[in-house]
Amino acid sequence: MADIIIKNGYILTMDPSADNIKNGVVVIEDGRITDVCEKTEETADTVIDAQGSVVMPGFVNTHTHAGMTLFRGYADDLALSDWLENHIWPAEVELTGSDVYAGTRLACLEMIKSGTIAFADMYFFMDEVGKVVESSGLRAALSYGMIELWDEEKGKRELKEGKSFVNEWNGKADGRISAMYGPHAPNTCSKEFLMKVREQATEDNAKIHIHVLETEAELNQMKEQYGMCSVNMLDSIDFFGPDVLAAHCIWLSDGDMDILRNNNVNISHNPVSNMKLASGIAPVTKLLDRGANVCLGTDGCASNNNLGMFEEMKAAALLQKVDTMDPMALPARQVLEMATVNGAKALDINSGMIRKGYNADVIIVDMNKAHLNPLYDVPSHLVYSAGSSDVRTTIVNGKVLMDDYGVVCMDEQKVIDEARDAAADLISRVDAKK
Ligand SMILES: N[C@@H](CCSC[C@H]1O[C@@H](n2cnc3c(=O)[nH]cnc32)[C@H](O)[C@@H]1O)C(=O)O
Ligand SMILES: [Zn+2]
Repeated sequence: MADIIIKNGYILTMDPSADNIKNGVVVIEDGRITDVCEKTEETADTVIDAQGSVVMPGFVNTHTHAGMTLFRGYADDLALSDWLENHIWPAEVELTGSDVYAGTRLACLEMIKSGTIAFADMYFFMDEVGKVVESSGLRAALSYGMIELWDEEKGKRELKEGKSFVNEWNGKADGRISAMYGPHAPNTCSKEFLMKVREQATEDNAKIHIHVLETEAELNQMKEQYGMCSVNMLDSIDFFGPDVLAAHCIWLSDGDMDILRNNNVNISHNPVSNMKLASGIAPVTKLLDRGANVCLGTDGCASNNNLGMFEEMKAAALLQKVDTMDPMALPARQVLEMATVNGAKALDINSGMIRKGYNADVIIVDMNKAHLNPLYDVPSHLVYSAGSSDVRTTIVNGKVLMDDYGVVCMDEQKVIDEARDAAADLISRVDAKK
């Protein structure tokens, strides 16, 4: 007997070797997808009727700072440097482990409700984040964000903290959690520090998550400091590889794109944050044309201001079209790939497709809605019309985290109340210091 059978749904496999199934069945056992077919004789403990819905791989959000939900709407309409240096960083000084716990719980709740099955995070108090991910049932690639600022002592402390997190958490929660090194960016970490991180990551068999060329200011600073841009500098120290997840990658030259592609670097595109902070437009179409693995992230809630991947997909598609003045650029199907298949590849997880043997990381999207009818093309609706609140069911590792809009893995109201209280208390501490 199987654990779960999902029947009567439109199966959007995202599997290049398999067709979608108009009225199909997905069978789940021991955390894996064991069958994808038109009909089955199997029985299961749980049978989910997906009539009128799309059954598809859940989303992979490849760049977040989950705990920043507490800063949702706190400081808007500012440029990145002003926003970080004058608003966010002074407020983050007051953050405690329990704040990050509460903020990350809220983030996980939001992600489960909007169909995200895995996320890549970079923040502080990562033990708290690890605990939340472990109990929530989600998957995550977590990193302690290291900022060195050319201060050798700070660098030592940061690397020590990063390393102890990697050593404790890599592979935990039955493999649902992987731990990465998180050097913040080439303009907040020195070349020497980045070399040490690269060496340590290789030694510990851990991946690396870093911001790269998010702003023109970073590009200018790098040229002044090293006489070359961040990508060339990182390439000169052999930093890149398929184990690197580089967020943003906006200010790239054609040569930089070749370097990222040739080194199989995973690139997290975060269009909403990039537009909100007016950081620029990443050359996603050119990167994809080169065969680079471009995936999709929301960035933190203070620069988005939510963690919804439907909105992110639509923004990605529209932004490339207007940037290239080509309405055929980044079509719906390709954006869906970024949000599922490519994200799973970046985090090195066997998810992102509805395929036999893959992780049972499956969502069900309710299409019986006014804004989703009539239905000609499923990818089109998912990218251009659907929203976070259309996700009915979220399954991760074969466990139902939300079914028929009801979150079963946590007490939704309690999570919201606790985050609201933590935020109010945090901001009153920040204000008291002003
Ligand atoms: N250990 C570090 C913390 C780094 S966590 C990662 C950092 O990235 C910041 N952050 C959030 N969004 C962005 C962004 O879009 N670009 C650059 N940094 C960001 C976030 O506020 C947080 O300070 C320290 O002692 O300061
Ligand atoms: Zn970021």
